[in-house]
Amino acid sequence: MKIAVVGTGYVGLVTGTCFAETGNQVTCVDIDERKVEKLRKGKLTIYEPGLDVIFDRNTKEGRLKFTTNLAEGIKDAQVIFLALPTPPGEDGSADLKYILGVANDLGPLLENYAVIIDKSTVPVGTAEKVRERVAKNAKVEFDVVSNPEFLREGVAVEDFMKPDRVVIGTTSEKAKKVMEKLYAPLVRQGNPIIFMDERSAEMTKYAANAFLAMKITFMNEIANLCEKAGANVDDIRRGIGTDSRIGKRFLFAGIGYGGSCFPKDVQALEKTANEFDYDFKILKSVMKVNEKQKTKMMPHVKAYFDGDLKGKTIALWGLAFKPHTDDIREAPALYNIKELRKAGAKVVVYDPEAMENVRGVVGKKVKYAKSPYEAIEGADALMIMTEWPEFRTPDFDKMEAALKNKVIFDGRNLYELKDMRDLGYTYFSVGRDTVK
Ligand SMILES: NC(=O)C1=CN([C@@H]2O[C@H](COP(=O)(O)OP(=O)(O)OC[C@H]3O[C@@H](n4cnc5c(N)ncnc54)[C@H](O)[C@@H]3O)[C@@H](O)[C@H]2O)C=CC1
Ligand SMILES: O=C(O)[C@H]1O[C@H](OP(=O)(O)OP(=O)(O)OC[C@H]2O[C@@H](n3ccc(=O)[nH]c3=O)[C@H](O)[C@@H]2O)[C@H](O)[C@@H](O)[C@@H]1O
Repeated sequence: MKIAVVGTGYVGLVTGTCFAETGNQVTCVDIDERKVEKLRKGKLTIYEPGLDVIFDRNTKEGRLKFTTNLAEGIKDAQVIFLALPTPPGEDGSADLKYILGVANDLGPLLENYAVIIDKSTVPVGTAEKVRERVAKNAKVEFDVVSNPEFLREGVAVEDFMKPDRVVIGTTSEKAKKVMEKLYAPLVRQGNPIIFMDERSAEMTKYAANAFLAMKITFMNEIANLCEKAGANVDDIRRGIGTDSRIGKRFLFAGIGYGGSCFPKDVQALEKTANEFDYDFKILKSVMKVNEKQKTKMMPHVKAYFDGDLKGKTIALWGLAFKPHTDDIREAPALYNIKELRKAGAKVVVYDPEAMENVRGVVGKKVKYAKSPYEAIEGADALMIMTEWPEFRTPDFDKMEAALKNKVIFDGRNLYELKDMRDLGYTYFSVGRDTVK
């Protein structure tokens, strides 16, 4: 099948590369000339495990191409994915200017029947708006389908190639057949394609993200209560996760959810509720709790140093909003850097993949270390912000030699409490210990 993907970011590049891998002819379109230039030279623009191998194969074998020209990109395409940004607008609702802008341009460029697919996360009713915009100038028949994406960064290729389910919103039989053919290689193991109307598919995406954000937030509140009540959130996670109605995943307490999607999508769903005159109270609480959770270690840090962080050096392990990605959008680490600097502390940071992105945002306000041990050399304390595997089993002898004080503020519960006590550390984690 000939496919065009408009927007070549995290979702567009993974979508394009994976569909090239399943034998399609894919052209990715992006307005960012530098991005397209780099991709054309065979260099990836994002860090995503496993993407490099299939990207290399499909560009070399000519199934995956890149352009900045929309007309060239969509020529003869049977399906056109819109994988464009939907950032929060001024009031927090999803800004559709990128999607509707491209929809305006598409009409006159269509030469044959095509299925236009909203891959971006868009509010209920967007497929209808896209249809109207395209229809204004289109001379040929077309369909607009909602096909939200559920991949996670860091495991995007695996999630895309083996999705738990594929959700497709359409009432057109013709579009349904095209979509079934396109996704057939990804649902061979019996994982379903779930068909529904466009509005339900759009809402499904927000419901999934909001539910997961709520699940994490619930555990963070349980963890906060555990600290007061003398219970251990790890035991509670195991105790409830084994109930198949609850499930084991997304129950890890920590310093809040970040990333480009949960924060903006919870907010956007709440705004959609407002539009329909519905007061979505749970979502409001989720946002409020998560905001506070991100810097929940700060009071402990301040208390440990008797309220005075001036001149203290605090090392941060982990900057990305989660492991296996270089993405720092809404990363809890950024909020902690800000708070630490406000309190007068010097900050040294280390992350295996996200250092360049942080340099772009924070610049010279922090020091960048080349290794986790360089970051803690002479530091007064260590804070852990992201659960990268390499932080899980550190060389504790090296750690002890480097740190000025044996104190760790662990926002991701990486170590066993007993081990840390045996090693003589003052060890703060989330929800596992009574905290006064
Ligand atoms: N990042 C993720 O893990 C996931 C994101 N989503 C959703 O997918 C959508 C895209 O997200 P990302 O890929 O993360 O965004 P991104 O910001 O990484 O990529 C968007 C790309 O679109 C390009 N673009 C902007 N205007 C354009 C135009 N007029 N023509 C062509 N290209 C244009 C940008 O240059 C950029 O490369 C959003 O709605 C997001 O909520 C859904 C599931 C997962
Ligand atoms: O719409 C999106 O963009 C995507 O958003 C999330 O994916 P992603 O943001 O890449 O990452 P997650 O693995 O979901 O983690 C999000 C945040 O939750 C935090 N988290 C996750 C799980 C957990 O148990 N506890 C917890 O604090 C992570 O540290 C991270 O900050 C969803 O999981 C994807 O299904 C969805 O497609």
